[in-house]
Amino acid sequence: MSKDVKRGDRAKSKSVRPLAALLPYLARYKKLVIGAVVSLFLAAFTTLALPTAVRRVIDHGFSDENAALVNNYFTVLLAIAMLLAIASACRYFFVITLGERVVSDIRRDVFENVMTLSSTFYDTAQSGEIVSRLTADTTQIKSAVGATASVALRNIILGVGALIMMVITSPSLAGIVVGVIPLIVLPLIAFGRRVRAKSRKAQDTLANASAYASEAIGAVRSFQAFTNESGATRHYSNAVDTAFNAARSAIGARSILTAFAIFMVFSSVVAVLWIGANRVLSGEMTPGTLGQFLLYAIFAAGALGALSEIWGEMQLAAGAAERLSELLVEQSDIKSPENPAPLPEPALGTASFEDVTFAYPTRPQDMALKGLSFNIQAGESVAIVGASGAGKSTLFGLLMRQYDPQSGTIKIDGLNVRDVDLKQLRERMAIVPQDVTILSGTVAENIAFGKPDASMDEIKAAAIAAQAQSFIEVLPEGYHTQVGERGVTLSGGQKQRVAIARAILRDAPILLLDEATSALDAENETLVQKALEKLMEGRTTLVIAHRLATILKADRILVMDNGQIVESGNHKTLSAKKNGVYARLASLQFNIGKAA
Ligand SMILES: Nc1ncnc2c1ncn2[C@@H]1O[C@H](COP(=O)(O)OP(=O)(O)OP(=O)(O)O)[C@@H](O)[C@H]1O
Repeated sequence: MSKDVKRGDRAKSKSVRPLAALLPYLARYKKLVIGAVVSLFLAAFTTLALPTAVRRVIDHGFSDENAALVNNYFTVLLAIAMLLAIASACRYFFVITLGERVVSDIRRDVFENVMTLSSTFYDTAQSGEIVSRLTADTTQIKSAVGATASVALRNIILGVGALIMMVITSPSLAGIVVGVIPLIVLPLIAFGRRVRAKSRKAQDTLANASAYASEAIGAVRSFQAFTNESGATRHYSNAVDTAFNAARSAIGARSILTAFAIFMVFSSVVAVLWIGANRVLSGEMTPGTLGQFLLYAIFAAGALGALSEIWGEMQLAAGAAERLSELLVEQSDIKSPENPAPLPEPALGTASFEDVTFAYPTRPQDMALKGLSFNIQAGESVAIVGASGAGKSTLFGLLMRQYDPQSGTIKIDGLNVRDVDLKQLRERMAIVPQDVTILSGTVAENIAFGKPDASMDEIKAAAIAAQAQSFIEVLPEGYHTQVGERGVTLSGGQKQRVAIARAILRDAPILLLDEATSALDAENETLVQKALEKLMEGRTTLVIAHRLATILKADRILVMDNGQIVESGNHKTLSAKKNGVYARLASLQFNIGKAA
């Protein structure tokens, strides 16, 4: 995995080579590219034709004997202007459309890929950084592919064309100009590098500020609850100030660069004019030729100036392309095998761990599971209990293959989870997690999360079974009520019931319940418990339980401590064990003394 993505660094690019990553995207839209290039050339050539026409007007147009020709010259000038206008409009259309097209494709591809990345990636990646790449970096590319590349190409054509025309018009004057070019270009390149370094710093600091903003806005209620709004504002304004200072420094450097470029270019033009004027006075050159040469010199100088600016933009875009490429090539460490083994149909609903040892990639020294072994029979309901941090949720994560263990084997329906198709494997399970994920959208959409093609009737049936119908019905628009970002308009218990309905609708052979009823009041809990019991019928259920009622109903209890299964049995046998982990846990946590 790329360290840059993980650490959230913004890779520093010095060359424009990463822009090559855009070529496959451009290749998809050959017609647009051809349209853009043709109109670019047309616009450049018509621009180059203008000075020739101007010379003819100056040298011949103002004399009486050629009065008839004057009209012709001006007509030609007008025609050239019209051609230039049409070519420029086409260039704009093709080039900008191409930029938009390419960027939407890149956005989609990057998003598609990051959605497949594993928990290992997300343990360290900053979501704000990824979103910033999807927005800011793609925008940078859009301007590169759209405006910048076309301006660059136009100026290269124009610059080279103007230089050639200068040589044709007056080889000796052109010689002087060509000799002066390195004097202008070399300092510009050197200084341009510094400007770019500063611009890059400005962009990086802005990305940091944005990442913080997205995190803080997402957690605004917590900030308010802890009356820490001013702390957040201070943090953000510091980040913005840093970004501003970096930007100001870049702007300052760029202003000096611009002044230098303009002065050098114009003083060279003045020098050419000076020498040229002397030649006209001595009769070596016609005024029209000088005028034509001068126009070409201005074109060439303008093209050179534009290119020096554009180079910086291209490098920024190259940095953006590099960062996006990292996300595009990033591979999940959890993948389906090339030839997945077929899972038995119909599903059996068995699960087993064989001597599984696992440490989270971010904490390789810290074993979350140590030589874990157990067998779950089809249709069995197993409660997993243990102190906080014992490794219960980790066990669920491994079953769903969010991570792979360092050693040992995990099997579902008798097959190693590494040997089967990841999607099929996960389809065998439905989870009600500790942190319910509700997305902005309607209640119905949230229930159908694990089965997007579910009909309204199915959604309602699932909601009824999860005891969610009663609260959904009284929402302003029932099932079509928007729940807000992360379900902010729902209570904890309501979110939990939506999550249960979601699991019911998924109708998977193995149910994973992670304290599924912890946020419910006693009355609703009893109701939901009933719903869950019904759901559990004929299914294999693993339930991380913190409540006695759940534990009592389980066929078996696995007691976890410090990443290991230390006891296994039923409530009666386990609570009778003197100094047993369960007995101690139960007496503390469930008030077993009174309940049993
Ligand atoms: N993504 C992660 N990266 C690194 N360590 C983790 C990660 N998730 C959990 N851990 C660590 O792994 C250990 C087991 O955590 P786990 O979430 O499985 O505990 P648990 O038994 O489910 O606890 P609880 O009852 O509090 O939910 C803990 O020490 C925890 O800090």
